[in-house]
Amino acid sequence: MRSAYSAPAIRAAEERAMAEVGDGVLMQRAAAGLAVVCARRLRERRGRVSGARILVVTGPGNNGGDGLYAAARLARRGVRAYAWLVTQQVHSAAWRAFERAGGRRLELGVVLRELAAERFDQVIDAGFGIGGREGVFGDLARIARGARGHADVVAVDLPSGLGVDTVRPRHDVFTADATVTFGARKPCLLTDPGRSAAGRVELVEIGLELGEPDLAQWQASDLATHWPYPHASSDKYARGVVGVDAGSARYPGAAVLAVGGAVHAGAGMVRFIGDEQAGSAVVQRFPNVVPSSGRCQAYLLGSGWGNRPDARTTIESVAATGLPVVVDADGLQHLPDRLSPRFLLTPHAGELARLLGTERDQVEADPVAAVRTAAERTGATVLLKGATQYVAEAGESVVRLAVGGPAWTAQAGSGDTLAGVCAALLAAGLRPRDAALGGASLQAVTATRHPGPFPPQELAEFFPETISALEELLRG
Ligand SMILES: NC(=O)C1=CN([C@@H]2O[C@H](COP(=O)(O)OP(=O)(O)OC[C@H]3O[C@@H](n4cnc5c(N)ncnc54)[C@H](OP(=O)(O)O)[C@@H]3O)[C@@H](O)[C@H]2O)[C@@H](O)CC1
Ligand SMILES: [K+]
Repeated sequence: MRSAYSAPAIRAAEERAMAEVGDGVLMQRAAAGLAVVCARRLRERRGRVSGARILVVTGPGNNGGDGLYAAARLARRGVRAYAWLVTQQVHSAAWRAFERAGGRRLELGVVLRELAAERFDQVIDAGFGIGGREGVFGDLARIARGARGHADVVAVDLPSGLGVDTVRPRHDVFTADATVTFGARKPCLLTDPGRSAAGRVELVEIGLELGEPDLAQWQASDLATHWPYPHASSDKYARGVVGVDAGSARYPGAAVLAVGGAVHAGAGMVRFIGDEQAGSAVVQRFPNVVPSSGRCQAYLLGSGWGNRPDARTTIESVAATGLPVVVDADGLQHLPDRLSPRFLLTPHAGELARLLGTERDQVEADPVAAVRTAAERTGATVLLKGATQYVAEAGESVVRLAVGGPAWTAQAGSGDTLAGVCAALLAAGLRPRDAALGGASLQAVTATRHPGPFPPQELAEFFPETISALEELLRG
């Protein structure tokens, strides 16, 4: 699990640490860690550190200070270090250390020419960190563009221009090959699109003591730990029986995709209890599916329903069984007011906006708040699907993220498959939160292992292979 903390939490932890160890110590720890990563990357790229040329894009605050102190350390190892100042202001002690180590200041024209000629081995983006405002503009934006693809770009704490806690940059940002972040990961580094701007994220410990994170992201190892692998003695009920009411005469494909998700995720048995026409399509594709109702351990409702007059009563009658249930897509518009925590809702941004009575833009601008609010209001667990997949539970402030996957998995039909996987996991006994994270992470890990694009039904066919690889990972 990887945790991320918001700017106020980090500021507070920094203040506590500074009161203990004194001013300046944290910055030296940060700069030392940054220099180690920069040196390692230089060595990997050019065989040695000495003789490399680096540029520190230096902002007016402590982020600039980190970059200058790190460059001074590198200069003492034979690196030729240059700085360009974003404003006339600079961290004065760090600047003195930089100059003493042989660092030199360059003007904009020289910097742009040398970037274009690929004369810098590395550009350290020490413009702005957690004190930054969103976006890079003017000369800084020209340098950010000039550096992209022309040098190894290492961002200090976070790429300049990203909002620490906001996930959707509305302006240009620095694009880094790697980000060296201090004390704790920041929310923008775990969520898209910031995640893509940050490149490989390396965490340098500087001795901050932090409490509960704001975000916690599953890694493949968490998926491996939580997956309900079948045992030799598992019968169909131990592996879980899923009742699927998905699809309609108009959208039979949704039923096939949802059932496919459950089947390939290893459900013990799938009962199809939905529309008759959709059911024929399902049985044709999956003869192992039982087309009648009976004992189930979890349900999936809503994917591909379209407009269905009995939507509300269907959801209510399933709710009355007291069993866990995934409600997806069209079912989300017909929810009872208050749901039990056994409900798992799987909206995309547009569906979540409708659920909250707001606009899609607003959900996309602050998905963490949106998913948290939806869980609180409904009482259910909510999985917000998209490039980054968020899971919130009622009464729990930490929002969890699934393993990050490649962008191509965001395609029509992948939500139906995902809902099927989640239902299979509920039936196997996982709590809704882990079923949501497990389903979304399985799709992401599978897509990373089998670079597509594939249509969702083909990706699902690789699930069993991913699951056995996870089991092996667990055995070590
Ligand atoms: N605190 C600690 O213990 C430690 C902190 N550490 C490091 O410090 C970083 C935080 O430092 P920081 O607070 O000085 O803020 P920083 O990100 O350097 O920028 C602030 C300055 O930039 C300005 N500014 C912002 N955006 C702008 C824009 N778009 N265009 C122009 N100006 C803009 C802003 O101006 P203002 O918004 O106030 O007008 C302000 O003057 C943190 O990320 C980590 O790297 C580590 O050393 C570990 C110990
Ligand atoms: K930065």
